Amino acid sequence: MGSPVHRVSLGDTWSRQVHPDIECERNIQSFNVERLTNILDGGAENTALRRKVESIIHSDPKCSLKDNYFMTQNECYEAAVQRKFHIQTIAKCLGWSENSPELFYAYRAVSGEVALNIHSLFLKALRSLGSEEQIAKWAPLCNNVQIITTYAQTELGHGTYLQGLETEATYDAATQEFVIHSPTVTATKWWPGDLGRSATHALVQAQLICSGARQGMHAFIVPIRSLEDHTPLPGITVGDIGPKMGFDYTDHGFLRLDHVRIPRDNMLSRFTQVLPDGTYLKLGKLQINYLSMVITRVNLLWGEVLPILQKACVIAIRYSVIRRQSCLRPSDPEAKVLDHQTQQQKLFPQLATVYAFHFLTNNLLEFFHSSYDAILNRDFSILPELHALSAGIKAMVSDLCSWGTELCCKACGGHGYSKLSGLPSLVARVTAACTYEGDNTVLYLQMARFLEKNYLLAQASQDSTSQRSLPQSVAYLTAPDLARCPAQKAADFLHPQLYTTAWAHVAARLIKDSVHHLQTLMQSGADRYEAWNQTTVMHVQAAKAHCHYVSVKNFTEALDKLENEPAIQQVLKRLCDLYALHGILTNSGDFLHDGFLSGAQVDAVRTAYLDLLPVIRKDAILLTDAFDFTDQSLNSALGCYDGNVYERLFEWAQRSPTNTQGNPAYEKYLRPLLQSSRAKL
Ligand SMILES: CCCCCCCCCCCCCCCC(=O)SCCNC(=O)CCNC(=O)[C@H](O)C(C)(C)COP(=O)(O)OP(=O)(O)OC[C@H]1O[C@@H](n2cnc3c(N)ncnc32)[C@H](O)[C@@H]1OP(=O)(O)O
Ligand SMILES: Cc1cc2nc3c(=O)[nH]c(=O)nc-3n(C[C@H](O)[C@H](O)[C@H](O)COP(=O)(O)OP(=O)(O)OC[C@H]3O[C@@H](n4cnc5c(N)ncnc54)[C@H](O)[C@@H]3O)c2cc1C
Repeated sequence: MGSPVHRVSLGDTWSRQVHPDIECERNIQSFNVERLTNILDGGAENTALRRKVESIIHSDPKCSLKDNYFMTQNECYEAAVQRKFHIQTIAKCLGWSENSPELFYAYRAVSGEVALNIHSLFLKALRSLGSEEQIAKWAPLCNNVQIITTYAQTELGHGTYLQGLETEATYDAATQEFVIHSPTVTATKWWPGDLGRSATHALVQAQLICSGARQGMHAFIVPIRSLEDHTPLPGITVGDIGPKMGFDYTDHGFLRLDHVRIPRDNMLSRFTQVLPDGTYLKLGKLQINYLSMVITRVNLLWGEVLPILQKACVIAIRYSVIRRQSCLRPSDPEAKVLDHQTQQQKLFPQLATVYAFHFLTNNLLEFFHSSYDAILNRDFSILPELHALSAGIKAMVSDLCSWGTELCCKACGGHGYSKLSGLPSLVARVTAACTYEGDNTVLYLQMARFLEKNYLLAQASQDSTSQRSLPQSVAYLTAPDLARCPAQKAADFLHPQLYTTAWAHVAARLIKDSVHHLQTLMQSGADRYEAWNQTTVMHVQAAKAHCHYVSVKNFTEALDKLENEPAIQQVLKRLCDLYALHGILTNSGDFLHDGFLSGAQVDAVRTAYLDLLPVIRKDAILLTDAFDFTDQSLNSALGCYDGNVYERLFEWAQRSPTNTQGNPAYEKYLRPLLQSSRAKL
C-alpha cells in the first residue's frame, strides 16, 4: 500500500496491508511529514543516518525486543546484556565512537533497553570531575569495556540530602590512600544501576575526611569486583536490591564497603584535591562536586524521558483511530474513539506537550553545551542559572511526561492495561524519572531558591538607579507588567505574544507572593529555615509557573525560526496555542486570582482551546508519524504503523508461555476442587 518499509514490522504477514481506518488519516497531508521528521532529527542527514542505524540494529535478531513482555526479571537482564554486547560489537566493527550519533540512534532503536546504561553516567562524571590525567587513564578502559562502571551516590538512609551521606573516605597520609568505609547500615549504597550483578568499578560519592576535618561529598573510583572472575573484592559486599516497579533489565544494586583502601589518585580532582601530606585544596563552592548531576539531568530528558511520552502518544493516537466505540449519532456507523471530544481532550494536550518539550529540552542542551567548557575551565558564573534550569526543567518534563504517559495508557481502555500495548512498561519507566537524578519536589525547590534570589535582585535594581541585568531566563522579572489581560474575544488568545505575557504575569506574581510570604514570616519572628519550610508549597507552585512560562516562550521562539516552512509552522503553531491554553485552563485559579483574567476571559480561553481540538484532529496521525519510531522500537500491539491492532494483539497473546506450559494449578488444586464438587452434582 505504498507505506515506507522502514516503518512497518518486518516479517508480519499483515505488514503491507495498512488498515483503511489509519490509511485514510494519511491521505490528506496538510504538511510534509518527512520534512517535520527532518526538523525533529535536526536535519535530513540525521534522519538518513538514524534510519541506516535502525536497519542495522533491527536486522540483528539478538537486538530484538520481541519477547520482552513474557520474560522474568532475570531473563530481561540477560537479554539486555546480550543487546548491549551486540551493539558494542557492531559499534566496534563500524567505528561508532562514544557519544557518536550512531550509538545514540542504536540505543533509540532498542528503546534504551540495554544493560550498562550507568556506564555513560560514570563517564560523564569522570569527564566533568576528573583531571585530564584521570580521564586519560579511565575513559579508554570504559570505552573498551575493560571495566564496567556504576555511579554509587544514593544510600539506604539518604538520596536527596547529600550532606547527610554517611560513606566515609578517610585519607591516610602514611600510605597515600583513602580508606572507604560504610560505618552504618544506612550508609549502604542502594539503587545504583548496573551495580547488582555487572559493575567491576564504582564511582563512590563519600564524605571526605582529611587531617581530621570533614570536607563534604567527593567522588572516588573504587574497584569492587575481580577482573579475573567477577567475585567481590576484599571488604566489598555487593548484590541486587530485588524486584522493582519497572526497569527489570537493569540490575540495581547495594554496596557495603569495609575499610577498602584505594590510591590517592582515585579521588576525582578537577576541582578539589588532596595533596600527599593531606592538605585539601578546593576551587569554587563544594557544590561543584554536584556538577555531574547537572549534566545527567540535561541529557536524560532528551535521551530517556521525552521519547517515552512521544511513544505513548504514537500508540494511543494510532489506536484511537482504529478503535471504534459508540455512535456519535444514532444513524452513523460507530465512531473512531478519537472523534469523541473528550478523547481529543485527553490526547492532544499530551501531543502538544511532547512538541513543546522537544524544543525545550533541545534548547536546554544547547545552553548546556554553550556553558560547559567555561565551567570546566573554572568559570562558574553561569552555573547557578544552568543548575536552576536543569533542575526545574527536569522536574517539569518528567512530571508531565509521567502524567501524560499514564493518561495515554488509560485512554486506550482495557487494551492499554495489557503489557502488549507497550504502555504499562512506559508508565513504570517514566515514573522513575520523577525520582531518580533528584526528587522533583526537591528540584523545584532548587529552582525556587534561584527565583527568590533573582526576584530580590530585580527589586533592588528597581529601587536604585543602577540597573542590574538578570540571567536571561528570569529577565522578565524586571519587565513592565500588565495588570489586566487585554484580550476581548477567543481569537485574541491565539496570539503567542498574548499568552506568553499572561504566563510571565502569573509566574512573576507567584514568585513575588512566595517571597513576600517568606519575608512576612521572618519579620514576624520566624527564622529563615522555619519560614522557608512554611512557604515551600508556594515556592514549588511559583517554580512550576516559571518553568511553564519558560516552555511556552521557548515554543513560540522555536516557531519563529520555522518561517521558511510555513505549512509546518502553521501546524505546530496550533500545538503551541493548545499547549499554552491548556496550561491556562488547568491553572485558571492562578490567572483569576488577581483579576488578570476575568471569568468571561477564561470562558474565551476555553472556546479557543476547544476550537483547536478538531483542527488538530485532522493532522493527529501525521504529527505522531513524524516521530518516525520503527515498529520494533515501539514494540506495541496497539501502536504499529499499519494499524492492525486486533490481529497483532491476538497473535502476540498466543506467544504467552502460559498458553503452552500446561497448568500445574489445575493438577494441584482445580481438579480436586472440581472433582469434589462434581460428586454432589
Ligand atoms: C547521561 C545520558 C543518559 C542516556 C540514557 C540512559 C538511560 C538511563 C536510564 C535511567 C538512569 C537513571 C540514573 C539515575 C542516577 C541517579 O539517580 S544518581 C543520584 C542522583 N541524586 C540526586 O540527584 C540527589 C538530589 N540532591 C541534590 O541534588 C542536592 O543534594 C540538593 C538537593 C541540591 C541539596 O544539596 P545541598 O548540599 O544541601 O545544597 P543546598 O544547600 O540546597 O544548595 C547550596 C548551593 O549549591 C547550589 N547547588 C545545589 N546543587 C547544585 C548543582 N547540582 N550544581 C550547581 N550548584 C548546585 C545551590 O543552588 C545553592 O546555591 P546558593 O543558593 O548557595 O548560591
Ligand atoms: C530507577 C532508579 C534508578 C536510580 N539510579 C541510581 C543510580 O544509578 N545511582 C544512585 O546513586 N542513585 C540512583 N537512584 C536513587 C535516586 O537518585 C534517589 O532515589 C533520588 O535522588 C531520591 O532520593 P530519596 O530516595 O532519598 O528520596 P527522599 O529524599 O527520601 O524522598 C522522599 C520524600 O521526601 C521529600 N523530601 C526529601 N527532601 C526534601 C526536602 N529537602 N524538601 C522537601 N521535601 C523533601 C521528597 O519530595 C519525597 O516526597 C535511582 C533511583 C531509582 C528509582
